[in-house]
Amino acid sequence: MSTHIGAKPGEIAERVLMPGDPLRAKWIAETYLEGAQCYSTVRGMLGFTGRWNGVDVSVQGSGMGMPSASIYAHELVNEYGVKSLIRVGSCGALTEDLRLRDVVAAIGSSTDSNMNRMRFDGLIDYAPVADFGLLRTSVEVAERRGITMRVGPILAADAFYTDRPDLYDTLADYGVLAVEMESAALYTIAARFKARALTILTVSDHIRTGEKTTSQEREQTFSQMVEIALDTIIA
Ligand SMILES: O=P(O)(O)O[C@H]1O[C@H](CO)[C@@H](O)[C@H]1O
Ligand SMILES: O=c1cc[nH]c(=O)[nH]1
Repeated sequence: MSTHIGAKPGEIAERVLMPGDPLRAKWIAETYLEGAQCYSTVRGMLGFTGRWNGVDVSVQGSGMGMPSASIYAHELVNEYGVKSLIRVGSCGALTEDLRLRDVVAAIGSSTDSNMNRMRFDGLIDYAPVADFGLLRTSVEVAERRGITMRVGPILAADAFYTDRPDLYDTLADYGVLAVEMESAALYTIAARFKARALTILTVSDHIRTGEKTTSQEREQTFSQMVEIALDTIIA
């Protein structure tokens, strides 16, 4: 066991899907993975291992925000030998052209988090980016499955409820597609510890139109991003 994950050595696969919501992890495991077994219930942050097309894959909830996701990414890579991580999350669309339920792959992740400023002594504005191989594969998988997936930059924000919506307007002017709360930390930790990471998101809220999905839909219906992520992680 690590501090925050209750798995025994060998119970977590080298390939992990990482939703923020632990109940999305349960839904993914029960819906897609053959022979799924729950390996951790610590703090209710559920983790499962099963098989997708005969290949071992785990699904681990990461919680909301970069401090929480950092703990799970760090322990998965450093204590369980995880090599590939694909976050499967929800996001708010910042640009007009996105629609509710569109799928977005994050090529890079700007952030308002202070975590990397501390890491680099405030001297470098580090650019957290996706693993190119995973990103390329995900694009090929989406095309093969006939799913339209937007690829572009996103924002990883510390706050879900912002006092600075004007910054969203500015970021949209710079082509930033969507906002979520974990990817900059995930990409940074993967780079630091030589793992591969990618974030694939589904638009659950539209910042421009105010449209939103329900919590049940966020938990159990974002199947296109999950299918792209599963095919990508075993490729
Ligand atoms: O749906 P998940 O994966 O949790 O992702 C998004 O949803 C949460 C906020 O509602 C944040 O964690 C954000 O990044
Ligand atoms: O971080 C997030 C996730 C979903 N929707 C948002 O508006 N923000």
